Amino acid sequence: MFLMKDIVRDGDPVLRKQAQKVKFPLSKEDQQLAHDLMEYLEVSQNPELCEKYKLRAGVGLAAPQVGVSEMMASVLVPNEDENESDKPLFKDVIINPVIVSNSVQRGALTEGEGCLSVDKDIPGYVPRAARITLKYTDVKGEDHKIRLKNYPAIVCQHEIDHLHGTLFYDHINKDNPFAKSDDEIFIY
Ligand SMILES: O=CN(O)CCNC(=O)c1cccc(Cl)c1Cl
Ligand code: NI
Repeated sequence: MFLMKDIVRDGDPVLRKQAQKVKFPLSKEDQQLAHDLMEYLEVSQNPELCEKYKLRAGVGLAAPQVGVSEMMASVLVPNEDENESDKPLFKDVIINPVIVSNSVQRGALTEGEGCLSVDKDIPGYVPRAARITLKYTDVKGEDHKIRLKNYPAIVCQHEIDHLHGTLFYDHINKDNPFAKSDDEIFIY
């Protein structure tokens, strides 16, 4: 199981590298990595376990963040209104993901973004595509082509950025971190 000590922090070159494509069939190591990347999210989103293991909660985790420069990331976006379905908005390990198209319309989270690999809070809007069409392969080797919007779309873009050596604050407007263009939507 990954703990905070296993998370690579900003400054380590692995976070700025282009990760390598993952080969199929998955090696035993890659199968274990996929499992561990998702397990971290599940544990971190459980209040008791998160506290017990002193984790920072996350909705995504990319392989370079644990020092593995491969194109693999876990995404677990919970359904906020628990009373409704307990089914997450999006849950999968995305392997060799490619954003095949994105909306002209941009979107950002009103509260900005955070990253396990960046210890300090960096305020500001992180402008991203409001909607994306994502192609990826899952751990079973099945290919997917899905359309995402709002929070799941934002999180997948944050994770795919990691696979290309980009960190969320690279997108924040230096002059005015909270600059907003009129056609940008804001996701709560
Ligand atoms: O790369 C993944 N992490 O660094 C895990 C910690 N950050 C988050 O869970 C997080 C928080 C806010 C907005 C986004 Cl988009 C994300 Cl992803
Ligand atoms: Ni991150």
